[in-house]
Amino acid sequence: MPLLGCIADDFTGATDLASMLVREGMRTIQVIGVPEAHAATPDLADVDAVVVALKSRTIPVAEAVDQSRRALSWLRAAGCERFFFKVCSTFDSTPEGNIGPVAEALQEDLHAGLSIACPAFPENNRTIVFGHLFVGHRLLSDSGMQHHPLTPMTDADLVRWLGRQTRRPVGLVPWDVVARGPAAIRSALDALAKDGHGHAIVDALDNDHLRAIGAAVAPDPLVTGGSGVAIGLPDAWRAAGLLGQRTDAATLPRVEGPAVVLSGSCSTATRGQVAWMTARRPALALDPLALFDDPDQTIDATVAFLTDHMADGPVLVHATAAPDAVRAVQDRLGREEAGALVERAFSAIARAVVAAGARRLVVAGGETSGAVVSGLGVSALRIGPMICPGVPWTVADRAGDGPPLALALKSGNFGAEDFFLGAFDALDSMETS
Ligand SMILES: Nc1ncnc2c1ncn2[C@@H]1O[C@H](COP(=O)(O)OP(=O)(O)OP(=O)(O)O)[C@@H](O)[C@H]1O
Ligand SMILES: O=C(O)[C@@H](O)C(=O)CO
Repeated sequence: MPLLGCIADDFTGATDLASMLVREGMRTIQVIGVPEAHAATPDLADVDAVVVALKSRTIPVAEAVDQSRRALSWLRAAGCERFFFKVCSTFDSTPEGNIGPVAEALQEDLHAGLSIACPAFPENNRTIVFGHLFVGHRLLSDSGMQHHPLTPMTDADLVRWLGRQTRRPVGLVPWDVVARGPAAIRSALDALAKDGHGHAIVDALDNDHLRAIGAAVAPDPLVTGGSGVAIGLPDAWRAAGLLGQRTDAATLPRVEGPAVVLSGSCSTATRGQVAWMTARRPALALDPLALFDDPDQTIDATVAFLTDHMADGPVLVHATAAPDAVRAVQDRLGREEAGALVERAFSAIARAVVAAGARRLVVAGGETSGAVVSGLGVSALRIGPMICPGVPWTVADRAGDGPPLALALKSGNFGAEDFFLGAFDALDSMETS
């Protein structure tokens, strides 16, 4: 019976969290969307954690709340006793939501008091100091995230930003309290709750801080955060007798065959990775305006390009563009329609290249991954070893009995410059089952 039920607001975030839990010795499965009542229920007998991957980060608030509540009730019915709402380590959201409204709905359903919100992920250079989120040495709002196509992050003060999304006040546990350890953190949280706060941003600069936070909040029903804050929870639950011994991460079956990279992320790290791969391998830029003018022809030409090259090594198709180019497209089509148009195209392209024999896919971008994984009819992902912090290889369970399909879903800002080709090298050298 699983102890931990997780609700992730996008698909790359879900694999990121699942990968961290596996690294901390929890047997973890990821399901795509809330399983329907009539669908085959995944076997949870030997599982410690279940991650439900939603695509709820940028949908209307009411829909995000509704989907998250349905995920929660499915996880509760599956026996979970602790819950984790996985949000982006760059806190991707708008002044309306969806982090605050979803966190408050989950609190309400769980009859939970104050819960923490901590997107810190020091292994990926996200730290929080006095409530301000840094990406590397830059404030979030000066890190490139202020140009995000869907959720421009223009304020690094998370207490203020989350406060705009919530009904109940947001407090802060600063790093000097966190550094004093779990008891100090717990008493700071209790004091904030007593003062009527519903949420607390918790500072963290390194993994020791995250482990102390994990120990402090292990009894709480709900934690909201990035995958970083999850690393402290499993050991704390083991110490409390709630969780069994560590289990080694499952290996994946060997997957061979044509390799394709699809990138719909315009984040700074992805832009560098696309430029790096374009200099080395066949690559095609997808033009959203051409897609708008003639979607069928543009998609057919893109699929033909991929299938012509994919037998000879990894090949790239991307819509990745600089902020000015993205803005020009959005001015013409509208922000949401531009995003949805590109996502629909990647979904169709992925279906076509897999039908044509592609077996190994790297997808960059959370929304893009959501579109691709849904388009491919994937119901669950088996989590394998990490390629880099936050990005594991996975093998997809799909309707029907096709050959295995390996997927790596890369968050926009994760990974070094050579990530795309490095991912396939990592897959080739991986121990297999
Ligand atoms: N050239 C473009 N013009 C306008 N919109 C684009 C363009 N290229 C991609 N998009 C859209 O931008 C959005 C990028 O979001 P996505 O979540 O895929 O990437 P990301 O935010 O970098 O990744 P993550 O959420 O993992 O950090 C998608 O909706 C995508 O369709
Ligand atoms: O936390 C992160 O940065 C990622 O897992 C993610 O959610 C990107 O979409």
